This record gives sequence, structure tokens and C-alpha cells, in this order.
Amino acid sequence: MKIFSADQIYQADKSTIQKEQIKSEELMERAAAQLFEWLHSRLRGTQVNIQLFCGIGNNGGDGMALARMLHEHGYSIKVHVVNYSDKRSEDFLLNLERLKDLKVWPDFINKESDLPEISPNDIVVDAIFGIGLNRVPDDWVGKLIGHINDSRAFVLSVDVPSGLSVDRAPWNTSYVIQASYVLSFQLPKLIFFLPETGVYLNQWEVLDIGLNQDFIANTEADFELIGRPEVLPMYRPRLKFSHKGTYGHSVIVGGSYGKIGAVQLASNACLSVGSGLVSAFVPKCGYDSLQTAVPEVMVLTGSRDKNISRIEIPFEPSVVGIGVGIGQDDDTIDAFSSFLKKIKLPMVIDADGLNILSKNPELLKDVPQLSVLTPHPKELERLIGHWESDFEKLEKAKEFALQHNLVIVIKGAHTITIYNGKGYVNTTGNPGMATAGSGDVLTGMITGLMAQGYPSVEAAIFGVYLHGLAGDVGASKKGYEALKASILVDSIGDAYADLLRQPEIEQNEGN
Ligand SMILES: NC(=O)C1=CN([C@@H]2O[C@H](COP(=O)(O)OP(=O)(O)OC[C@H]3O[C@@H](n4cnc5c(N)ncnc54)[C@H](OP(=O)(O)O)[C@@H]3O)[C@@H](O)[C@H]2O)[C@H](O)CC1
Ligand SMILES: [K+]
Repeated sequence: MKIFSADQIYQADKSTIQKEQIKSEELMERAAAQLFEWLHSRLRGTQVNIQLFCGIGNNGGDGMALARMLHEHGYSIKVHVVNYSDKRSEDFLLNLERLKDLKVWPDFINKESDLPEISPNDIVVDAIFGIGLNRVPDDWVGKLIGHINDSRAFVLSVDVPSGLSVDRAPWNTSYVIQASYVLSFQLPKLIFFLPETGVYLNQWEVLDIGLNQDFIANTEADFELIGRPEVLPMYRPRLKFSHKGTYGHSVIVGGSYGKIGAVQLASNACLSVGSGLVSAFVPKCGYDSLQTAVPEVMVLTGSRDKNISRIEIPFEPSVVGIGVGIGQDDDTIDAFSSFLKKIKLPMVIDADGLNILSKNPELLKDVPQLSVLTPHPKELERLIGHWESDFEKLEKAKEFALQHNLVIVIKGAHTITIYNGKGYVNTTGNPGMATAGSGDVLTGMITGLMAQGYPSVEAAIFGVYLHGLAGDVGASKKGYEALKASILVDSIGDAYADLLRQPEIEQNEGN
């Protein structure tokens, strides 16, 4: 699913109005009807106090129209107009009049007003600001937002939590609604997935308000949300008349004394994701444990016992994944840099491989184009420098990836894969995956997918999705806390099965 900027959403709005020859008020009516249906199907007439806080723009207009529909269906409502400007939108005014026609009289909150009482048992509808927010809310509006947050009521935000801009970091983090649920129109917003802004909502859902599908399909978006529909077409089925050579020979280079487990996890994941053959290149101390732990993996060793000092692979690998557990000894850095000069095919670089690049940026020119770098935020910061906000982080990462023609996988709750000026936001995974070795498994999976012929960017997007899905499958059996990286590896098969399952057929169909 595409993720649009605020400007693109306004354009989609306009093109829908033109194409369907409707008025903007009708689009607002559709939006409000969807909001109403969502609430009504859950409440089914339950008598609970619903307090609607409406701004004076179209977000507020949506709230007003929703208030009317709730009132018409017998719900107990209280409508507050947050009167932060005299520039009321036409559709807001229209819906205010429609509400007054039903003899519902909103109260107008301004700078001097007392804050309304809100019980923890109330439902608050937050329709103060939508995607039109373009500056910090006034202090009195910020205080009202704080008051709503302190109420402990269930807060349903219309389109976005008020106080969050769609395209930048919040001006004042205390002036942002903490939403229990966000009902967002047509397309998800990038802020739902970034660590700095995603914390302002517990759950979100998209409501289809029938915006022009041609416009959406033909408009290039900077970000895309990656779910099952986006990932399935990337899947490459295995062929009946194939052999292990068809699916590539991966090499995982890494490990040092005490960190051989990283290579074990990565090479095991590489095999489990489908690489035909997997070899590991490790220091000598890793030989016995690796051969014992993963008999399917072939093991090559360097000349040193505790670290890698020279990397020599006596065959042409399909792909190399390098860096897990490798350490940063001087001779390891030398080995890494001379290996980079030899290798021409795209590779996967993780962990200390990335830290070596950060400390020796002159090596970047030797990294093969289209290689995949998989940093967590700290590793990314070492690579691209400090950022002030998640938006700046994404811009800098895009620039860096473009400059070196690389794929960058920014790991996090919603891992974002950056390539060619675009960001692909992952939807699978859970907090149980914040555990030792989880990244090593991902490195192995992306490497194993590239070995099978997935182009690097698809290997990254598909691998991140499948890795998260393995985490979700694993957590469903073990819970979050007990989820370990080795469970992720064991769950890769179930993750594939989950991804490829046929849509469920109605049980009684045909009866
Ligand atoms: N296509 C859709 O998704 C549809 C969305 N709808 C809803 O419309 C809003 C967007 O409405 P809009 O009127 O453009 O903007 P807001 O309601 O968010 O804000 C209203 C105006 O407030 C001004 N503003 C901005 N920041 C502040 C501030 N900090 N303090 C005071 N005032 C502020 C700004 O106007 P200015 O001229 O003063 O700059 C805003 O325009 C969207 O989120 C949906 O809820 C439609 O209903 C259906 C289609
Ligand atoms: K809102």
C-alpha cells in the first residue's frame, strides 16, 4: 500500500472530486459515514458518553458530521468546537449548521474557557487537527490536548492524532494526542511507523473513502507499506527439475572468539530460507562447534584461531554475507578491506562489517553496487551521521543509498528498506524479536534469498517481511519474552507456509 505525503493526499482528494463530479462535502460525508459505521458496529447502541473535540477545518468537519450521525442513532454526545482560528472551512461550517438544525449545540472552547470534564469511561473523538496542521498548536490548545491525554478515556483519532504533522517531527511533543485508535482515510501515514511518532498511537486502521484509484495507482509515492499483497508477487517458487546448484552457494563470513554463534545463526537461517549450499568462513576456533551445530553447513577456516585475518574462498560464491560477530581487530579490518577489493557481486554487510565501513569510509567505494547493508539505528548513525528527527534520518539514508547505489535496511519495530530514493516499510514482527542474534538471522536470510536469484532490493524487502513473520509465528507459540534467535530460524518454514497459504475457503461453501 502506498504512503502519500500530505500534498499528495490533497491532490487525491481533488482528483476524486473532479472525476466523480461530487462536492467536497460529499467526500466528508463518506468519511464521516465510515467513521460512524466503525464506531456503531462496535458500540451497537451502548450508552456511553461520547465527547467529540472538533477543530475548525475539515478534520473538525469530519467530527461534526460524525456527531450528527451518532446523534441521529440515539448516542449520547457532547460536541466541543476547539476554536483555534477564525478561518473555518466551508465544509466545517456546513456541518456545524446541520448539527444545529438537529438542535445539538456545541460548546466553543477558546483560550479563556475552562477545560471540560472527561471521565475515564467516556469515549473521546479527536477531530482537532488533521493533515492540515502546519505549525505548533497554541499553548491553550496544547493544554487541552494534555487534558485529554490525562483523562485515560479511550481516544479515537480521526485521520491522525492531533498535533502530529504528516511530514515532519512534532514541534512540541506534549501537544500531541495519545490515540488509543486512529481511523485514517484511504492510506496509512508514514508517522504511524516511525519510532518518534508511532508512539502516539496504539492501533490504526485505514477507512476506504473511495478516493480516485487511478490517481493513487499512477502517483509515485516516496514510501510503501509492505504487507502480504506486496510480498507475494516477489516469491520465487522452486522448480520441479532443479538441484541444489539452482539455488546458489552462499558464504557467511564472520565470527571471532566467543562470537561463533552469530555465524551459526546466520548460516542456519541462510539454509532455512532456501539457499542450495551454504559455507561459513570463520576463524579456526569456530570449526568444531559449527560442524556440530549445523551439519548441513560446510566450514572454511582462516589461518588464525580467534579472529579472521585473511579471507580466501576457494570457489566462486553466488553471494557473500559478511560481518556477523567478525570483530574489529586491525588484521580483520585489513582482511575485510582486501576482500572488498576482490569481490564484485552484491553482498550483504552487517554488524562489525558496517562499523568497519563507518571507521574507514574510504572502503565504501569498494563495496559492490546493489549490496545490502543492514544497520540498526546506532550502526546507521555511525555510517551516515547524526540526525535530528526520523524524517531527517530517512532523508540522509536515502541520500547515502543513492550516492553509493546500495540498499539500506534500517532495522527497527517497522524496518524500512531504502533503495533508489524510496522507502519500503515492513509490517511484520513484534517486540519479542528485540533479542540477541535476531539481526544475524536476518543477514543469513537476505543472503540466502540473493543466492536463489532474488535481486538485492527484493531479497531485502522479502527477507525482512519473512523474518518478521517468523517472529510472529515463533511468538504465537513461545510468547515475546522467550523468543530467541534460534526460534526465529526454526520458524522460517512456518513463515513461508503462512505467507503462501491459500485464502480460507468458506467451510460451508457448496452445502
Ligand atoms: N482525502 C482525505 O483524506 C479527506 C480528508 N478529510 C479530512 O480533512 C482533513 C484535512 O483538513 P484541512 O482543513 O486541510 O486541515 P485541518 O483540519 O487539519 O486543519 C485546519 C486548518 O488549521 C490551520 N492550522 C494548521 N495548523 C494550525 C495550528 N497549529 N494552529 C491553528 N491553526 C492551524 C490550517 O489553516 P491555516 O490557513 O491557518 O494555515 C489548516 O488548514 C483530513 O485530515 C481529514 O480529516 C475530508 O473530510 C475528506 C477527504
Ligand atoms: K485528528
